[in-house]
Amino acid sequence: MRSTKTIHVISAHAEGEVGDVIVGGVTPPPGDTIWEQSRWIAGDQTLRNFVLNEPRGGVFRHVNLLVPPKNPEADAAFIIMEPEDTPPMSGSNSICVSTVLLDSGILPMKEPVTEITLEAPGGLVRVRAECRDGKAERIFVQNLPSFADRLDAKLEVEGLGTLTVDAAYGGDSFVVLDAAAMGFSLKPDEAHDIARLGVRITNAANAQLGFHHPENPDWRHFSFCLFAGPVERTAEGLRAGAAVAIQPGKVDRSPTGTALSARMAVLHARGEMGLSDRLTAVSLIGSTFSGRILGTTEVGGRPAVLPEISGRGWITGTHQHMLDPSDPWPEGYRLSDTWGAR
Ligand SMILES: O=C(O)[C@H]1NCC[C@@H]1O
Repeated sequence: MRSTKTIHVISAHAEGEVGDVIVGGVTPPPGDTIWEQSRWIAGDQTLRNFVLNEPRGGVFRHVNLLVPPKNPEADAAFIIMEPEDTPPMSGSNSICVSTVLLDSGILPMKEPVTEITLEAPGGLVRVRAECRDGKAERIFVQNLPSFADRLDAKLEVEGLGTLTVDAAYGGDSFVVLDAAAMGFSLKPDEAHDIARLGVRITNAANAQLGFHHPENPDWRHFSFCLFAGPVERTAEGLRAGAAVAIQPGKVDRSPTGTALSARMAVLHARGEMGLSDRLTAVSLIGSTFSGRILGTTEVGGRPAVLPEISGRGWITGTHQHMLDPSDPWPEGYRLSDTWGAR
């Protein structure tokens, strides 16, 4: 065996969505802040290509790089690598990172509750983990301030006509639309159509509406399209289906923590969700994230909410990625049979 690099990974998923964690073998990228370091990773592409592209990755894979925190309040920091983006925050990935940090012993676990602070590229997030018998059973994440950017905007999509959409930020940027109005009941066999349509809608929103985070000039696009199911009132609180199309054309297997945060911001802006409500989002595979609004704030002068999301994560294995110097594809490859909506 010979290799010019060895990258140590603990693999995990959160409510169905893969979020691997690089725990060794990569030196911290340059940058004075975690955001700057994440911009370096996004611009350089070498690590992204190595772990996300085939033959090591695949379109379903997200990979998080643990780095030393910059903020003295943080216990750990992470840079999120998704198929197309290197985003400020991610719900499923933050749950995977917390699960790996605690279940593998990188950070000490206290039962029944462990509290840690993580530094995501977009800022600090407080995490509370319910722990039992050495396992972090449920992870609660106080996500970044989230806001509704536009309500009831008109969007022209070729072949679909004029759609009414909301635009919102929940740690990442979303076009939100009514799933039922698009003919979706959010069943697993709709995944392919949701992925294909979602990418078209996201691209149209980027061309016509545009998104600019008021405090982060680097985040100026819509990443995702959320097909939002009807909100039902149940004995346990509010409940709604959620399917998120991710570039270049796949559906999140989890209910998407950033989408849940964005949706809570929209519902709050419409006066349809208050601080005492709980919203459970249900994914296409039937997994759930639970959310509540902890308080209100402002982002760049606009009303925002402080969301908390919770869900479960599990370690699925360990891996050492290597590179033989004679491998002709050191950065891997992507083909449109699986990479991209068809
Ligand atoms: O839960 C989330 O927020 C994420 N899941 C994959 C894509 C999003 O970042």
